[in-house]
Amino acid sequence: MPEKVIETINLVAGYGKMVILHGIDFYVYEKEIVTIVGPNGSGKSTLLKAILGIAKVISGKVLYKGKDITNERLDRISRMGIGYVPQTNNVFTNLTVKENLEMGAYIIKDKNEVKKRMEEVLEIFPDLRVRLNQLAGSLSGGERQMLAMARALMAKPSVMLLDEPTAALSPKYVDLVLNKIKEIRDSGVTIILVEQNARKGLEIGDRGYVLVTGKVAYTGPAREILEHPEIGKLYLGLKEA
Ligand SMILES: Nc1ncnc2c1ncn2[C@@H]1O[C@H](COP(=O)(O)OP(=O)(O)OP(=O)(O)O)[C@@H](O)[C@H]1O
Repeated sequence: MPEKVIETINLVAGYGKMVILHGIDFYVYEKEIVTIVGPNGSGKSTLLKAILGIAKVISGKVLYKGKDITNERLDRISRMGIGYVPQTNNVFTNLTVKENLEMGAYIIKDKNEVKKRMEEVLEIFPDLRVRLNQLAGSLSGGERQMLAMARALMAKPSVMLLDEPTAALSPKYVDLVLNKIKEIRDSGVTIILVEQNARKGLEIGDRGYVLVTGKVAYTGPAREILEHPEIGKLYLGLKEA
């Protein structure tokens, strides 16, 4: 059996006293892309945040490679190899592209190692190379999203959690970003993807979870969710293909 990189067991989580997730069982196998979809406010981002120790886990467990990381601090979680690309404020706009990438590698102490890593990451994101000295704030929305993913990759994560990476992007960039996510997975990184564009998100996913009001309404192979006669219509705004 492949290894479960992240697993949540009967996860109840929220903010303060407000419960948002009501008993989520979730897992991702090594090198899978798992896509989390569902209506607005269903708790998709909160699931990522609960895994990362940003939202509060009230009961249940979060495991990373079998180790209990429930309510662990975010900085410890990133050092363990869990990367996160938040939906907004995911780059430092007043720093250059290069500086952003260097910041992403803050856990790597050896400067030569950082340089080597930057070369590897720029191979996946060649378009960033010509912009290394440009301020991140001057990038287009799509370029900024690429930088946010590249920055997260700098720390050599074994799993990456991406929160709606295609939100507010033009159609051209939506496909580009999703293709990059596939490429990142093919380079050996496990992916948990929260995506508001259910069809496109599921098309690149191996398995999917449909969250509805903080519960798993459906889970299975991504293709099965796409082709399901009811689920797509009920919860995802999908019409028949
Ligand atoms: N920091 C917070 N404090 C209190 N409530 C929050 C916080 N963040 C989110 N919520 C609430 O938690 C619920 C779930 O939000 P969440 O962002 O997880 O949903 P989502 O499925 O990712 O939705 P969307 O697709 O709209 O981003 C919402 O009702 C939201 O208002």
